[in-house]
Formats: sequence, structure tokens, C-alpha cells
Amino acid sequence: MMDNPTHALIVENLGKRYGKMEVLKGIGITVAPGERVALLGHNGAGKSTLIKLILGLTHPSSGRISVAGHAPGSTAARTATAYLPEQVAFHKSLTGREQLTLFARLAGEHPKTVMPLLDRVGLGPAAQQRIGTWSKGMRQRLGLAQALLGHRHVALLDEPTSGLDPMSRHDLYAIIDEMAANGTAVLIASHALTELEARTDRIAIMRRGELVADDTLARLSARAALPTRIRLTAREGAADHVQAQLGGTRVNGCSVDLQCTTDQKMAQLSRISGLGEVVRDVEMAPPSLEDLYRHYCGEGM
Ligand SMILES: Nc1ncnc2c1ncn2[C@@H]1O[C@H](COP(=O)(O)OP(=O)(O)OP(=O)(O)O)[C@@H](O)[C@H]1O
Repeated sequence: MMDNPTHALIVENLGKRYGKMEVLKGIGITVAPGERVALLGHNGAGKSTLIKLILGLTHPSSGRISVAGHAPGSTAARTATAYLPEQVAFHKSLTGREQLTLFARLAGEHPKTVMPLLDRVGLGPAAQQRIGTWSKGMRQRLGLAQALLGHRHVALLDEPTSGLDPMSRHDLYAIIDEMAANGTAVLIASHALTELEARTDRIAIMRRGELVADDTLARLSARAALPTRIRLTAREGAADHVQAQLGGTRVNGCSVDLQCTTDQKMAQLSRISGLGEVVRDVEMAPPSLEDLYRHYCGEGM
């Protein structure tokens, strides 16, 4: 395949063996500039191995990778890639500003970019403190600041929000969105399904070294045809009547759970409203990313 300039990252028919063990089998995935792709999979599915191969830290047994048109590990590919590992390690005795200045020099960036970048990730006030005194969230932000140095075509983020509180997670995703809006292709390996659901454009799921899904949430959802759950709250004493009319399962004194496919949803809602005032409330839960993840990972298989 010719390199498509619309793809910042191309992974083609990638295989990796460790001795007899086949860790990656024919992986093909592309990420376009500005796209945010979630990379999901159980422990040991091969996500870290894929990231290591894209970084050029280990070599594929077969297949090909192109990072902004360059071979993984080459100087051009390294310059084009931002990488945030799960455990970010820094010199504890340096201040945030000193550490980032060091990274800026290594990346060929002018030290004057450092303070604005620290401000951008919310570390401006802590810039003169030693990293050894910082919280995990602050170190994670510094990792992100490092990843934001220069203009990167591809960002590889490994569990970027692990161990962060909800506010820090929110801020971190805002920065990731900004990176994508500036044209960086972002690949986020994570287990944090709920937050990824709203913050990524595409979902890629790996299972035992194979890519078993790679599409938008809406299309994965349509293909899986998982049911929408509907919980009805009946007026006091009316739950039996509601269940007799609509079927479903009683979950407690006054609630009834129903399930329906997407194309049955409107018909089901009109049957519910036909029951009139005996139904006090309706809650609908479409399939979540967690449901889809279970489906595509073939849980229980
Ligand atoms: N250097 C290595 N030598 C031998 N086997 C390895 C090596 N690195 C990884 N593996 C194996 O490859 C498989 C995939 O591991 P990998 O770390 O890529 O999974 P992962 O999806 O990143 O898991 P996690 O979510 O736990 O980080 C595992 O079975 C692992 O034991």
C-alpha cells in the first residue's frame, strides 16, 4: 500500500513473535491527523507491544509501520511522535521548569516555550518546586507537557488518566482534545471505558494479539445489535399490571426492566405511553462502551 498522506500513523499486517509465542497477529490500523482512537483490550492483549513497535523500541516479525511517513525508531519518526508512558519517571530533585527545559533542549525546542507550556497544563504555580514533592497528577501533567513539546504528528498515550482524580482527568482530556484539534493523531491505550466513550472518535479493540473491532462507537454499536435497557417505575401497586402488559422483569417493588433492539425502541415507547399514568418514570440506557467491549472481546469465551 502507498502511504496515504491523510494518515499520520499506518500499521499494516503487523505480526510480532516472542520465540514461539505469537503476540500480535496481522494488526492493521490507521490514525488520521486530528483523530482520537481508543485502543482497548484485556491485560496481555498486545497493546503495549503495539506501542513499543510504533516507537521503534522493538522490531516486528512481519508487516510494516509508518509514522508520519517515516520508519519507527528513525530520528524523523521520533521527532514526529509524542509518547506518554503509564509510569512517568522524572528527576525528583529537579524543579518542573528545569526538567521540562531539559526535555525542550533534547527536542530541539527553545527554552522559552517551557513556561507557557507549564501554564497550559496547569503547572505554572508549581514550576519552581521540586518534582519529588509533586502528586501523581502533577507528574502526569508534566508528562503531557513533555508530549506537547514541538509539533507532534502522532501521540501515543498509555493509560494517561490512571490514578488521576476526576478533575485532573477532565483537564487531561481537554489537553488531548487540543492536541487533536491542532492536527495530532492520538492513540490512547486505556481501560477507562466510561471516560473514553465520550472522548474518542474511534474504538479499536484487541483480543489475544488480534484486532477484533475498529470503528466509530455508533457503527460498532449498530453491528453488535445489543439491546437498549428500559427501566420503568410504576405507580404504587401497579407494577404487576405494567409487567402483565409489557412483559420484562420485576427488579424491586415498583420497577420493571425491559429490553429492546434499536428498531423496536419507538414502538416500545409508544406501548409504554399507552399505559398512561400507571407508569411514573422511564429511564433508557443504550448499550455502553463497556457492553460493546464485552461483546467484541467475547467475554466468557
Ligand atoms: N519481551 C517479551 N518477551 C516475551 N513475551 C512478552 C514480552 N513482552 C510482552 N510479552 C507477552 O506479550 C503478550 C502481550 O503483552 P502486552 O504487554 O503487549 O499486553 P497489553 O495488552 O499491553 O497488556 P496490559 O493491559 O497488561 O498492559 C503477553 O502475553 C506478554 O506476556
